Amino acid sequence: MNWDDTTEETAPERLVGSVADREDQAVEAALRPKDLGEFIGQEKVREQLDLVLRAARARGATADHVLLSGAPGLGKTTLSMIIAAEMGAPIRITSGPAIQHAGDLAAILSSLQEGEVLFLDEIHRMSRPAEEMLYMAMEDFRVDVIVGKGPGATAIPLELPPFTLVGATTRAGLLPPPLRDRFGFTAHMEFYEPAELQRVIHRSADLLDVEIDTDGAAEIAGRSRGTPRIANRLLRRVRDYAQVKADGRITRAIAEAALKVYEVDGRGLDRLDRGVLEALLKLFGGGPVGLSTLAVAVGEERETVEEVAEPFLVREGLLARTPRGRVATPAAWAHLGLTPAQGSGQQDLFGA
Ligand SMILES: Nc1ncnc2c1ncn2[C@@H]1O[C@H](COP(=O)(O)OP(=O)(O)OP(=O)(O)O)[C@@H](O)[C@H]1O
Repeated sequence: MNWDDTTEETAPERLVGSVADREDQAVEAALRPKDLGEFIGQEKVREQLDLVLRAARARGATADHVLLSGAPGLGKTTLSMIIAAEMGAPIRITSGPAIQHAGDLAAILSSLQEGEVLFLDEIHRMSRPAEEMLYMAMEDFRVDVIVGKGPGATAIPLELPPFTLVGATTRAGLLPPPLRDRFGFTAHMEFYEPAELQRVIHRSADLLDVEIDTDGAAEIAGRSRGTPRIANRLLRRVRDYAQVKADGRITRAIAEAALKVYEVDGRGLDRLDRGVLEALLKLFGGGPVGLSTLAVAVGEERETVEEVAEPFLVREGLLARTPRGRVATPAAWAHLGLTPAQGSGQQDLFGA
């Protein structure tokens, strides 16, 4: 699975969108694991990070800079907070788009305390001058503040206390190599397995005081697109349904009925995803068809189909992007319960 294909930017009202909406932001603080022991899944990352942090603690040193890459909602912010907590250090949170001028970064860096963790989300979206300032800050704990303009400009060196930068990005490939190389530890976060999401759901249900059985949690986990943020969001919607329509307890039947109302199917596809697949199968015999034609057929913008619907369909093995256009896979026909028409070209493509 190549997560770098996932350029999913999601409208907040989309129940299966991976970007945080307002309600997520309000409840996520309560659901965040507080230490590495509570953090579910990502075994390799956890094991490696545990070593890095323990070693730094044993030396009485500030932890090395850490780069976390992976799709939205997989736990990068959570991990940065855990790093600070495990180091007994305060944390400052900011993001690449918020730092447009080198001066913005200088102001933040010069106010850090010794050992503080600076979490820089979307680090790939920082401005170039700020990025260059960061190189020196990361390596030498020093920045040059430029005073004045033109030939009279002078660089005033400013010493910084040692700090740990935790950079997060959805696109590690977009980071310039000099920046990437300055991180002592780089971790790539994978999508979660359903069994791991099931544990996330049970943990969140406990914290939210919701009763849920194993099958109910499994049903929600299977529809959460490998993403804890989506699992927590679906859990909240299913809880609403369970409260209004039943006795508040979440079972498989309740989860199924609730997610039917919200039009999230057994595999986590929503109305938009299914609309794209249905058009591809029913109108174009499974393709190949050009992106623009497909977008017109579903009545959506080209970008919406390409950036919002397709990444997950590709990741799920339901749709392929080929040089000749978009093509449905045999799994797409099976998922929608349809059969490819004889001579549709699908048999040639997949040998069906
Ligand atoms: N491993 C995990 N175990 C339990 N809960 C998790 C885990 N990872 C993430 N979560 C939950 O998922 C939610 C989203 O996590 P988080 O905000 O850390 O994601 P993110 O990768 O930083 O997303 P973004 O890139 O959009 O900022 C949080 O509420 C958190 O509690």
